[in-house]
Amino acid sequence: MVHRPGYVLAPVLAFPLLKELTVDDLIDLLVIGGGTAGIVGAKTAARLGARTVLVEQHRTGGDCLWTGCVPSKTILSAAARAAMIREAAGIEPDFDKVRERISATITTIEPADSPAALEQAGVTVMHGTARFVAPGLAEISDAAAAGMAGTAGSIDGAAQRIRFRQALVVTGSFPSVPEIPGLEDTGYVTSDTIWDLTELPPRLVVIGGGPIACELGQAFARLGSEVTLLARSGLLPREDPEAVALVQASLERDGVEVLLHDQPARVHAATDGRDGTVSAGVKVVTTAAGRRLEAEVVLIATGRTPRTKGLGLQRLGVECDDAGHVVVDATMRSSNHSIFAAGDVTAHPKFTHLAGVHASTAASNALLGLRRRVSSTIPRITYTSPEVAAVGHTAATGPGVRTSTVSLEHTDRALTEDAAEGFARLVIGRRGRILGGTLVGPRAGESLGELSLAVANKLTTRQLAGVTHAYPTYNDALWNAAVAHASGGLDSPAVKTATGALAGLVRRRRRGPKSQPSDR
Ligand SMILES: Cc1cc2nc3c(=O)[nH]c(=O)nc-3n(C[C@H](O)[C@H](O)[C@H](O)COP(=O)(O)OP(=O)(O)OC[C@H]3O[C@@H](n4cnc5c(N)ncnc54)[C@H](O)[C@@H]3O)c2cc1C
Ligand SMILES: NC(=O)c1ccc[n+]([C@@H]2O[C@H](COP(=O)([O-])OP(=O)(O)OC[C@H]3O[C@@H](n4cnc5c(N)ncnc54)[C@H](O)[C@@H]3O)[C@@H](O)[C@H]2O)c1
Repeated sequence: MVHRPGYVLAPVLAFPLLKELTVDDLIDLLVIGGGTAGIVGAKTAARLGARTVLVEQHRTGGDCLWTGCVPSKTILSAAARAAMIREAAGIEPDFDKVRERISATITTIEPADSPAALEQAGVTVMHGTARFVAPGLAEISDAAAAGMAGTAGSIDGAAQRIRFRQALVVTGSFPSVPEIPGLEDTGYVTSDTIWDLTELPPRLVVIGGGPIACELGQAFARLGSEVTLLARSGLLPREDPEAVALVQASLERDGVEVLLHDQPARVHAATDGRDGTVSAGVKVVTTAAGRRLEAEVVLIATGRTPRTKGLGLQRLGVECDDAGHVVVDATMRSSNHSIFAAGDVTAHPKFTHLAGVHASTAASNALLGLRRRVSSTIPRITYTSPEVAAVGHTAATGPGVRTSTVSLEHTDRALTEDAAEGFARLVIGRRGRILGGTLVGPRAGESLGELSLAVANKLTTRQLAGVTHAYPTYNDALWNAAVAHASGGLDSPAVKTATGALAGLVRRRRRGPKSQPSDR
């Protein structure tokens, strides 16, 4: 992906470059997994001059490229366009065209994440499944390699061993599927398999209320499916409640039935009622509260499970938490000091940008012996319409913490585009320090970079207010929230007394001392 090399540090030739790698070589960094974290971690290591081998069992690019960010953002864009066309011309979208657009986007981005691109960056790529067998030793089953001199893939099904100084575990996560009676027999899709649907489901039940459920629920509703979203929590539990209310209202306007604080109790195949024969492909979800939901497709979007089983981590003393995540410290090092981890396999929030940044930090810490800590400023965006973008604190908790909110109803760009639903809310600490905030509206995510910069650099509302912003932009909402706070400070009694006294002093200076005769 084009943005990923940005995470890679400037080249420092800390290790001798190896022209050709053989199995007898001791490599500097073994990277297990070729998703975002693996790609960025391996490229960082190769740029440092380290002998780096990346092992991928399926396809490089990982979730983000094949089943995550890229297809989901593409389908959201196609669905938004489809909804506009339906409204303007009454034309229904062609699902085949939508599928073609998704694969075209993946095909365009894929070369940047390919084994060839990694090889070009100096990484040796192996195809196979890796596991640790002893300290400093990993086994790659069904191995096949590009760039491994006359070794791997030569013996069918044989495992290959590889000696390493340090390793980076970046094996990602997979969809968690709750145990619901009847679900396995009746069938369901997850964010891994929904992309294989060849027809738009007339009815879709989405189980879950997180970003996957909201994004895909809205996309399929806009494409024409009748969608019911069922979550045992509220929607987007981590987000500002006012932002969530806007997302829920928008989903409902798109025709999504939102059922919250309820969950599936069982699933079975529908019968046609008279002779008990099974209706082709129709599933019935009965909820704990007793609702009966029928759909051709059930999407499970109830969180993720880290992929650590069978990796041999225990053998190396690598601690995992109860959910299976590799436990890492702030430098991304595990309880075994030669093993680092990053991305979805850790308990950090599951975002591509975080996977990339953390893997880069892990690789440079491992290879250069640094103790660089990862930042706690973590931006996130849910790409529904309206978008919800947030970073740092999103609520005023604690003494002296306040919020400043500007509605898009007072933001001219939003008014010119007839899209005034949303707001910018800053959370502000003592002396006007920006602690975080939430931006909601069209392209809210595009303004999040500025807010993240402010939070990460401990900027104040006065500093943000002091920067001229071009007019009209959606960004004006964020800017005006800072201006409102910074100038609101001027209204406080203490500041009024001080500025009054200062103004008096300036007037007196201009007039000169009282004893002097006036010029007039
Ligand atoms: C539908 C959806 C939408 C998303 N949208 C966004 C978004 O808009 N923005 C965002 O920031 N994030 C988004 N995410 C999250 C993002 O996709 C993940 O956080 C990111 O892909 C994690 O990258 P990773 O490298 O840790 O793991 P992965 O991408 O899962 O890569 C892990 C790789 O390791 C390989 N592997 C596993 N075990 C082994 C082994 N033993 N040997 C060899 N190889 C192995 C796997 O085959 C896989 O390729 C989305 C996720 C989903 C599911
Ligand atoms: N825009 C983005 O950055 C983006 C988009 C999609 C996914 N992601 C990442 O992928 C990860 C997974 O997303 P997700 O939406 O699957 O998970 P999530 O963990 O964010 O949300 C899971 C949801 O499922 C609900 N749930 C769990 N079990 C349930 C059950 N049995 N019945 C009904 N509801 C149930 C929970 O209440 C919650 O609402 C997220 O952590 C996120 O970081 C990011």
